[in-house]
Amino acid sequence: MNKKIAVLGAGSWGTALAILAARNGCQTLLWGHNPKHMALLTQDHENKRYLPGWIFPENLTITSDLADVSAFCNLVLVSVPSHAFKDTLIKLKTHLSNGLQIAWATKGFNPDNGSLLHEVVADIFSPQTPAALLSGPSFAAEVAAELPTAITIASSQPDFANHLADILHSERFRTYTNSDLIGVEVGGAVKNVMAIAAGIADGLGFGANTRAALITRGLNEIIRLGVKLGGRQETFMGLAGLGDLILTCTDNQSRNRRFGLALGQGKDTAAAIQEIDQEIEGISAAKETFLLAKKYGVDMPITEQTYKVLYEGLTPLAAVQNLLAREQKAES
Ligand SMILES: NC(=O)C1=CN([C@@H]2O[C@H](COP(=O)(O)OP(=O)(O)OC[C@H]3O[C@@H](n4cnc5c(N)ncnc54)[C@H](OP(=O)(O)O)[C@@H]3O)[C@@H](O)[C@H]2O)C=CC1
Ligand SMILES: O=C(CO)COP(=O)(O)O
Repeated sequence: MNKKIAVLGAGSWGTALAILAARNGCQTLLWGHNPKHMALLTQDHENKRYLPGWIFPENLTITSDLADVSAFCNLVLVSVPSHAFKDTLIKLKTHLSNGLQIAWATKGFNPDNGSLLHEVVADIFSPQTPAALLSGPSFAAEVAAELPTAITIASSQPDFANHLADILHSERFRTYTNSDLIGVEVGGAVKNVMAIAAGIADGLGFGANTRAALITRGLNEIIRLGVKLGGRQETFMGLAGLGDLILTCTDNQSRNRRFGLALGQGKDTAAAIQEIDQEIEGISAAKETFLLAKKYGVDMPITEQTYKVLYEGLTPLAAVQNLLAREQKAES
């Protein structure tokens, strides 16, 4: 296979995706913004020193120079955190614009104004640029360790979605395609807010009933917002909706869930962030989702209470009590 892909973002997810693509026989370049970190990673790769479960294939190369990306290929998979998404694309554009095909695995909104990431791509490049989003229930460490995983690749350009699916698909990594880019984006961004809420409930000592209620009502909120923004209802019942919601609300590999757990157990936000020491996308997504819900008049009580815990000093217990004190209503 003479295929090439550049993965931008050398955190856990970008690294796992680069390993996956390279393992599938694709010439892969992994870019990270931190030259020191990338130099260490290069040294470890040359000396075949790997963390258990994170073995780099030989056709995976490493750089901290974005200029190397344009010399390498025009297919880029961005996996930086959402707060770095726009800036990374702006920098990329100075090196590569013509013929660019861009995919991303970032889960979140544009923190500047709550816009969806496909809108950022269209603004910086053009609405015609082939664009796709990879999302779904996929902890990086499990993908790196080749545990069976299934994800969704969403794009309004089916040829591009199929091309990307082909590069990443393997016996241990199933790729489904979906034309509902907006639904997949909203599902991936807002499930992080629900994972924080589920963590808070578990941290407070509530049980399985509470968790199941939060997941189900959380899904309802995601659907209400997602459909309002132009997503399709059925998308939210798939891998990038319910699938990822279940994963991150129930398993402690989720940083968002662990962050919520720490808050529920009485830690303050700063201490909880320090303890996790990785990206917790749900913190900014709680604010962006709350503002979008207000803007579009969508009822999102779990999001609202999570926002108030994170940004207005509401205690986790009071947030749960507020949810329980809501008036009785028909299920919808
Ligand atoms: N981990 C997972 O299992 C999954 C993650 N995702 C999504 O992938 C995205 C990335 O998360 P993940 O890899 O897990 O995060 P990590 O916390 O593992 O790593 C974050 C990475 O981003 C880098 N970074 C920070 N600031 C910038 C910047 N300004 N420009 C470029 N790179 C930067 C960090 O580098 P440094 O530390 O050197 O500053 C670090 O390498 C998130 O949107 C997340 O929701 C999606 C599915 C699964
Ligand atoms: O999105 C993820 C898995 O699909 C990772 O979730 P966390 O960011 O909560 O760890």
